[in-house]
Amino acid sequence: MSAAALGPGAEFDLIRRLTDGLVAPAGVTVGTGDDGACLEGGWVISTDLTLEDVHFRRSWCGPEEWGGRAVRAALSDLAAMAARPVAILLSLAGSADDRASGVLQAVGQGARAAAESLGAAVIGGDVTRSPARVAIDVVVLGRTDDPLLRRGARPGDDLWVTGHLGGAGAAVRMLLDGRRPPPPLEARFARPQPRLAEALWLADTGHLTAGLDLSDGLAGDATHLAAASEVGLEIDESALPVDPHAVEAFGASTALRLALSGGEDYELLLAADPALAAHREGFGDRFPGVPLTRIGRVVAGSGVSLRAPDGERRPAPSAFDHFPDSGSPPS
Ligand SMILES: Nc1ncnc2c1ncn2[C@@H]1O[C@H](COP(=O)(O)OP(=O)(O)OP(=O)(O)O)[C@@H](O)[C@H]1O
Ligand SMILES: Cc1ncc(C[n+]2csc(CCOP(=O)(O)O)c2C)c(N)n1
Ligand SMILES: [Mg+2]
Repeated sequence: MSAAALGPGAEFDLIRRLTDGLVAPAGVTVGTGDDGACLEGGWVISTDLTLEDVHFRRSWCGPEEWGGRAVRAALSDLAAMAARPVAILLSLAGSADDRASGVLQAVGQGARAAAESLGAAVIGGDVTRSPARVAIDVVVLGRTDDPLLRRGARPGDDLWVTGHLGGAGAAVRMLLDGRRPPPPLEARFARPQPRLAEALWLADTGHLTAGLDLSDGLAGDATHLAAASEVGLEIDESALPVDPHAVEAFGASTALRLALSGGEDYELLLAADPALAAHREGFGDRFPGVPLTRIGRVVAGSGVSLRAPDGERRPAPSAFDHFPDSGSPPS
C-alpha cells in the first residue's frame, strides 16, 4: 500500500522528505502517513515523543503527569485507528539530578499508571541521560482486524468530532501567560482522555469511513484526512463543539480559534456515511459527557474550508507546527 498523503506545513514537508520513496516491507499493511502502522496479524504500532519545554513546562504539573500525559497522547493514535491497546514501550531521558531526586522514577510511575488504566502493559523501554531536559518516548502496540485509516472518506460522508475542542489550547495559553487554568481546563492539558472505547464503539457501527486524532488542532489535522482521502472537507464553524470553559476564560471568538488551532485535545475527527446519525443517541447513552457532533461534510475536491455562520467560506487557519515559518529544508 502506498504512503498516505499529508497536509501542508514545514513539519510535514520534513516528514515527506524523510519518508520519500519508502516502501512498506512484506508484513506491513499500512506504512507511513497514518496515525500508526499496521502489521499483518492485526497489530498496530505507533510512537510519540514528548519533550520538556516543547510539550510541557516543569512548573505546569507534576512528573507523574508528564509521564501520564505522554502515554495518553501516544495511546490516542491507537484510538485514531480504532485499535485496542495492548502494550507500550517506555523510553525516558533526564539529567543525573532528575534521577537522583526521583523525578524520572515519578515520570515512569505516572506513565505506567496511565498505561495500565487504559488497558496497556509496559513491556519494555529504555533509559538514557539527557544534558538537561526530560524526554519521554512512548511506543504503543494495539490490535484490530479492521483499522480505521485516514484514507477512505468519500464525498457525501458527514464529518463528526468527539468531545469538546479548545480546552487544552486554552490551558496552554493560560499556563504560558503564567496563569493557573481552572480545574476542567487544567485536566484537559494534564490528563487528556484518548477516545479508545468511543472509537471501538463507533467503528462497530460499520459506518466510519476514515478518522484521525486531533493533536495539532482541527484546522491542521483535517488537512491530513483530506489529503489522505483525496477529498475536500467543509467544516461549519457554528457547529464546532467549543469547550465551554475555554469560552468562559477567553470569550467565544478566541475560544473558536483555540478549537481550530490550539491542539492537544486528543479528540477524534471522523468521516462516516450518513447512517451514523441514527447511532448518535446510542453513543450519548454509552458515553455521557462526550458529545458526538456533526461538524461538516466531505466533498469532491481538496483541502479544508470553513463555513462562517453567514455562509461565507474561508480557508482554515493554520494549526500547530513544530517548525512554523521556517521555510523549506535543503533538498
Ligand atoms: N521521522 C519519521 N520517519 C518516518 N515516518 C515518520 C517520521 N515522523 C513522522 N512520520 C510518519 O508521518 C506520519 C505523520 O506523523 P505525525 O507525527 O504527524 O503523526 P500524528 O499522529 O498526526 O501526530 P502526533 O505526533 O501528534 O501523534 C505518521 O505516519 C508517522 O509515522
Ligand atoms: C511548553 C508548551 N508549549 C506549547 C505547547 C503546545 N503544543 C506543543 S506540541 C503541540 C502539538 C502536538 O504535539 P506533537 O505533534 O509533537 O504530538 C502543541 C499544541 C505545549 N504543550 N507546551
Ligand atoms: Mg495522530
